[in-house]
Amino acid sequence: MSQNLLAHINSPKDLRALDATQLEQLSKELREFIIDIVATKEGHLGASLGVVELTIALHYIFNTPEDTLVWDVGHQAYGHKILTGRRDVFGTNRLLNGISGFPKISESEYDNFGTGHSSTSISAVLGMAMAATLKGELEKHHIAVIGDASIASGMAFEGLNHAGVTNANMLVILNDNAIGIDPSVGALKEYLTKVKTHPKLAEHNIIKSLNFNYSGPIDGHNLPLLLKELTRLKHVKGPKFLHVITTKGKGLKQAEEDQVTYHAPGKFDKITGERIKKPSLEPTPPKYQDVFGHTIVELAKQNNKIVGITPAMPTGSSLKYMIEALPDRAFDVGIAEQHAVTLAAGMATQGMIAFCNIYSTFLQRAYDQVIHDVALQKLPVIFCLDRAGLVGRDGATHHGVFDIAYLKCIPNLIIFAPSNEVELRNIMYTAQLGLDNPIAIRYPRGTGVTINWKQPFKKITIGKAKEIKKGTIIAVLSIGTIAKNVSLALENISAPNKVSHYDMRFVKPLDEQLLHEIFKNHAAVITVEDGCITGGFGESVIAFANQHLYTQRIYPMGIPDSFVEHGNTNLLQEICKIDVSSIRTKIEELLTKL
Ligand SMILES: Cc1ncc(C[n+]2csc(CCOP(=O)(O)OP(=O)(O)O)c2C)c(N)n1
Ligand SMILES: CC(=O)[C@@H](O)[C@H](O)COP(=O)(O)O
Ligand SMILES: [Mg+2]
Repeated sequence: MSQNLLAHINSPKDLRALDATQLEQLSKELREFIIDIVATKEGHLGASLGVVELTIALHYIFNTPEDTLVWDVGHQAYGHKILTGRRDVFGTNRLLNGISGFPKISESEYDNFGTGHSSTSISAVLGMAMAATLKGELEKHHIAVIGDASIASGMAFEGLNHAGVTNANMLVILNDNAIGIDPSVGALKEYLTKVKTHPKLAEHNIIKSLNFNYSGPIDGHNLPLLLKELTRLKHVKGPKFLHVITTKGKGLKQAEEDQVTYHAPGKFDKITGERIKKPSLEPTPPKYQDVFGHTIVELAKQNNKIVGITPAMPTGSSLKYMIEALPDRAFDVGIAEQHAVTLAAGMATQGMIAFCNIYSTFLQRAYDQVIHDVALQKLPVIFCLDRAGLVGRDGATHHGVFDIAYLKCIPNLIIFAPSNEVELRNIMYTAQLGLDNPIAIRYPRGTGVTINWKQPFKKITIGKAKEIKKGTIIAVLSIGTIAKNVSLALENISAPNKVSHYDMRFVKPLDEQLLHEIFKNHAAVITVEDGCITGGFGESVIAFANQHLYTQRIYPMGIPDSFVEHGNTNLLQEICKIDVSSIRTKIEELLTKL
């Protein structure tokens, strides 16, 4: 198909110059364009395909960017980016120095609010609408587009609850495709399903009770209907709510049929839709998430007190294996990190052994629950923090680089970072044997290093680090899987006998006995972590040295005090100077001085 219309749209002004009858054709072109690029460059697919018509209709009817538009999560905003002046750079999406995979204020005037973590759009748009009222900008419209999984989150409810007692000129559009990354869960989802078949139910609903002017449900792929309804709503003052039904992955057969996989399918054939899997002749190490997923099933089959909890990430965390094997003891609670943590705490009070698996970046949202509901009461919840460290192309919103810093100040909490798959298994095994304290186990996105990872369980002594290599002058202390970079750096070092390497394992409690030995026997110490330096593991080592009056220089290597952008993880490690070569250079530099 020729790209006649899309090729001439450099901003929504060009879009608004089209005749409404041309928009159907434009939606075909936009869908094809998204598929073309994502097929080779990868990224989130299904969500953007599902909102093609809605995206066009919104920019056609409203006067963006003066009318503000916020995409919740933002993974569905590819069409928005393409129509708002980023068509020609869309091939750089999520690549280093390219455009972000999420809306970002600094990237475009059309990205009125940065997103990435879900359920923020209603509060943000309410803030914009209230500010407009205060500034006397009474004609401005403010729109939030939020998915059915994201609206079930506490933060979204908080925004709706507040908005309902204001006269804010805002429109919340519920993009209901009945799925998040995995199928949506919960009572609200059941209600939304019923409304589709029994629209009469919508006459009295929770949204109306919250004082919103509710309309819908309407077919979100029907452009004329969307245009008509948005035009009508433009003239309704106060908080409005439009319920739109769409199909995730619309327009690509496989993406419609396998919506979970095609949320972010990796490379695929743009014509057939088939995913392109990398051929692998050699056995490869597993993903850390799968080590977690299979190990919890193994342990839970032996220990009936074990339960598993995930806030909306059963596939991403691989808790899905437990949900399949032991459905009564594994729970997807929806996008509800705060609830997930306190639910785990409640279970722990009753003697259950709760594994609460949350991506490191999303646990930020449940910080108070970790402190107030878990640590303060010393409840032995087992937090498994997946996607710790740099996550790559999702970028600044998703890097799990703050967890060590934000967790290590919490009393009672044990913090462990496995250096490989076997360590992850063994700490999970150790934790379920029964701990007196809560524990956070952090591990990264992607694959590990051990092909034969399914080894018999061994108990880990809490607070005990491991010597990997003994040397005489410099000690390198690593925490977590970044140990691999240190080991590789040490492979070609000029004076291997002079450098020790320790896998410290525990950020808290630190192995103080070993630290004393290290400081007594080395002239300098390097710490390496894939978390932020500020407040990180290295600072704990510096504090230890100060406290015990050791005077050696300590060189912390980690994520500098700035937000790290998106890009391939190896490149980001280079930028943050925690890659193999930077570590080797640092060691060599010190060797020449000492
Ligand atoms: C706070 C938070 N938790 C989890 C996620 C991971 N996540 C990203 S998209 C998504 C599902 C969103 O579903 P929905 O709102 O229905 O939008 P759709 O993908 O269907 O368009 C989840 C769980 C997130 N981005 N933010
Ligand atoms: C948009 C979002 O938050 C998720 O889709 C996230 O990108 C998933 O990350 P993983 O690919 O690491 O599971
Ligand atoms: Mg959805």
